Amino acid sequence: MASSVLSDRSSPATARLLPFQRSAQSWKSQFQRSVSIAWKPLRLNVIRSTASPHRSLSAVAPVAMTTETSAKVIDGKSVAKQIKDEIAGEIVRMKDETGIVPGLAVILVGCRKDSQTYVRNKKKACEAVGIKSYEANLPEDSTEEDVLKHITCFNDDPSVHGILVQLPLPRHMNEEKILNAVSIEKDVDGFHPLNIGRLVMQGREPLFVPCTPKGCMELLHRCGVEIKGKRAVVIGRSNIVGMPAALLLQKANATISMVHSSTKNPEEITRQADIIISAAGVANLVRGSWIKPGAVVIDVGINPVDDAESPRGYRLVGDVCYEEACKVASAITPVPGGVGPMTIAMLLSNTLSSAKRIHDFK
Ligand SMILES: Nc1nc(=O)c2c([nH]1)NC[C@@H]1CN(c3ccc(C(=O)N[C@@H](CCC(=O)O)C(=O)O)cc3)C=[N+]21
Repeated sequence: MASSVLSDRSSPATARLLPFQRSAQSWKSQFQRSVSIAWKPLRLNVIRSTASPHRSLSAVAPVAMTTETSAKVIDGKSVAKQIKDEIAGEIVRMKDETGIVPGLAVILVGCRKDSQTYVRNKKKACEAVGIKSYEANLPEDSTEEDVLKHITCFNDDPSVHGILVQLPLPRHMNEEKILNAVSIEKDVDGFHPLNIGRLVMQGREPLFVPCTPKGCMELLHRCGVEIKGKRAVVIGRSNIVGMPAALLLQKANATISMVHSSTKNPEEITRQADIIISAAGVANLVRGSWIKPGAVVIDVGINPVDDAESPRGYRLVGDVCYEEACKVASAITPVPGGVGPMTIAMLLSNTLSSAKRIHDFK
């Protein structure tokens, strides 16, 4: 579990296009299959300091007194672009002053189409901001030792500042053992247990925060959403999205609840939230009736649903029934174009912070 993304794009046929009622059992099996996205934390001062919390959401959407109300769409793609521009500027400054270029190594095992697409997109994103990218493509039937050897090699390579092992790994591999092998100083995914452990504890700071949850928080910050004292509900409890997202919200002084596949009354609990982060990997799980009028909705789900009209034969939808949510929420992230691009921006940010930390560049 705890690997793939928000969704398993390799099986679009299993996804549903229309909202539906599901039993706890079916929800559970969906959860287990689809789990996570990857998120990393940003340690990038430049991002925080140049953030623009002036665009307050409260000023934008007076919220659903009528069904005509339409939520503000949070444009993750454009926020990610802004962040990438900031990162590119920092990389130029670092190179000019030290000659050092940040490097990111990605290890891909097997030939899942979705993983190949993600890796290709990460590589492109690296090139666009000036990060040097390194890639190890290993066959599906590689041994754990093969993967560990590559990790050791990147751990020891001074031109590599970040290492990402693309998830999910083939079933025969022990994910825990492999993720543990990544040097904590280069763990730009933030999946190393030491980084997660520090995220859990008061007064400790992880070196890296997982990219997807970090991207969600960055969107909330940059849209001027106040978190302190608010009620937040996270749907899904994966290692790479749901759990760290809840921890980050709590760190930001929200009161959190987690809804998962065994929750008896998910709708009732979710409806109490001022902020919803959904990372269940279930298309159209969150209906309009689950959302408190005026809530802010961050939809992490990336679920393929069959679509004969699309060139790929499927299209991507989130966990949230978008049309319904738009009538109730004050702001919402679309899918695609919401959290996805932010995940990649956070990965670049983590890689830059890593290079800065390793070389003590301020
Ligand atoms: N070690 C590891 N780290 C990860 O960060 C990681 C991973 N494994 N495994 C897979 C998931 C998934 N993930 C996404 C990143 C960007 C988009 C993204 O940019 N999506 C576009 C849509 C792209 C399209 O249309 O195909 C969007 O939402 O707008 C999606 C998903 C990172 N993951």
